[in-house]
Amino acid sequence: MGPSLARRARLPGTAVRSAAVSAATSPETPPETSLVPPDDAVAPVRHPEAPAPGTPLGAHYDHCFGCGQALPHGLHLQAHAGEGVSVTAEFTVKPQHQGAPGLAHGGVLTSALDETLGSLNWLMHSIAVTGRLETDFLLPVPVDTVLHLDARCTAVHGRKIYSDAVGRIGGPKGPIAVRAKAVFIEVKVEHFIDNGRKEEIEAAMEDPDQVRRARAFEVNP
Ligand SMILES: CCCCCCCCCCCCCCCC(=O)SCCNC(=O)CCNC(=O)[C@H](O)C(C)(C)COP(=O)(O)OP(=O)(O)OC[C@H]1O[C@@H](n2cnc3c(N)ncnc32)[C@H](O)[C@@H]1OP(=O)(O)O
Repeated sequence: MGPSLARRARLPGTAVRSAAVSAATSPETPPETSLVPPDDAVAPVRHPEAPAPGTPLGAHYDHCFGCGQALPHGLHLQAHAGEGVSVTAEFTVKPQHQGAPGLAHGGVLTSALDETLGSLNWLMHSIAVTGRLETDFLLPVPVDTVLHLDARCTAVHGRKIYSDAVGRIGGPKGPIAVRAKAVFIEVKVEHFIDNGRKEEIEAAMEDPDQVRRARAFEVNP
């Protein structure tokens, strides 16, 4: 048997090379927003009608890849309200989530973090989309593993919502396998109506519960 890929001698000319990277930005590439809240950011406020700690949050949209139940290949992530502006969630890695043999794909793990972080916004009755999300992958996550996610909102600045999350394996107190920091940007319902594909938007607008919930969240006390 030949040496493993990791131990195989590097072929001539295959060393990783790096090129100078320009930090310049243009109107098409606005500067990155820092994941650290500015000094005048304020503490997040839990909405008075947010579900009690321990309550399952349910899916915000049945066809959501993260939390929807209608997609057989989705993550089927189940989030629960926590104390303050925090949530916990669980996601079981399935064979359809593999990257390397028997291991979760990193993008799928990032999706689980994104979904968990996104569900924090519901506790503030805020509709928001991910603006920036940065993930650290600390341990490989095998298929069949339950990822125990824990997320909290740390600060709010204007429409920007800052939050972070960790995902543990081997139990809710197990080692951290993944962690992320994110900035979500608050939007109006029109963000979805104006940008979503027509057939899905029309179907969503025919669902009175979906529209009522989204519109109610636009009027914060
Ligand atoms: C009937 C229908 C029912 C609908 C029912 C709804 C269901 C509820 C679904 C929820 C769904 C969640 C699902 C999971 C979470 C996703 O995965 S969301 C999907 C992934 N994310 C996206 O698609 C977002 C794509 N980006 C955009 O649409 C736009 O760039 C944004 C984010 C809306 C911002 O655009 P904008 O409103 O023009 O923002 P702008 O005024 O330029 O900036 C506002 C502030 O945000 C900052 N900012 C802007 N963009 C960014 C960025 N990318 N990164 C960091 N900071 C940024 C700016 O610097 C600015 O900061 P300040 O100057 O105020 O300090």
